[in-house]
Amino acid sequence: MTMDLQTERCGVDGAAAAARRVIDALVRAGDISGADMAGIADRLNAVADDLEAQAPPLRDRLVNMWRGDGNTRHDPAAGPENPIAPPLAYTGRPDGSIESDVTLGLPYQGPPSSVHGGVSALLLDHTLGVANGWAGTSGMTAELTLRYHHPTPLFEPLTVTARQVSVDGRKIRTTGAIAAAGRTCVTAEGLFIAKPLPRPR
Ligand SMILES: CCCCCCCCCCCCCCCC(=O)SCCNC(=O)CCNC(=O)[C@H](O)C(C)(C)COP(=O)(O)OP(=O)(O)OC[C@H]1O[C@@H](n2cnc3c(N)ncnc32)[C@H](O)[C@@H]1OP(=O)(O)O
Repeated sequence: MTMDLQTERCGVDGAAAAARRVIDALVRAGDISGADMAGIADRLNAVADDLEAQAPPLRDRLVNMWRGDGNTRHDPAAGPENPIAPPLAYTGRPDGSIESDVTLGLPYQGPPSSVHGGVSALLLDHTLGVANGWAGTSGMTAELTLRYHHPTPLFEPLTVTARQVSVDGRKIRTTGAIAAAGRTCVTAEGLFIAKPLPRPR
């Protein structure tokens, strides 16, 4: 049996998805498009003005972000309410592994038509962290070693996987990979140290 590791949906997800679409469309259009970029900037700034005027105090928002004890909703890899997250959606498996299928577009480009290596590192760091949560022992990333075997393609389905390998006292070792069409593009080995930071309350 598998388990969907997503948390409850709420209103900001739809706006975040729209913002994600805007980012993708902007990068896609660029200055060689016929779009009225000055007018678009004015409209986007008007949206930001509206949001900033209605935002709660930062501390209240931080407390709100860290409510509950499970998966986060705001992080830059899997957070459905964060427009810079693709976002990854995980399935946890009974063998202790987790998996996410994702296709990345132009905002995540590094080499031509390929995923930026730092983006791969972000996705793997977070996925290893979620695998630790799935296994029941979490920690802070102390070391993350990546090996880039092949360019990771944009515009094609990717599978991001991770699994906790061992827990030795406070030291947690976790591995993961990104694959495209069955070919491993990036592998990761992480050392995590169990040391929870207090959540804002
Ligand atoms: C059902 C639902 C499930 C899903 C539920 C999901 C939950 C939601 C998941 C969110 C997933 C987020 C995943 C993102 C994860 C980040 O992004 S974390 C952010 C990036 N990392 C950091 O900022 C860490 C910064 N560093 C630190 O805070 C501290 O250095 C550390 C790493 C906590 C260690 O500090 P410390 O506790 O003072 O450690 P210390 O006592 O000095 O050392 C303990 C041991 O670890 C060793 N060690 C410490 N640091 C290192 C190092 N860098 N290298 C090697 N060894 C080290 C020491 O040598 C020592 O070893 P021993 O002497 O015991 O053999």
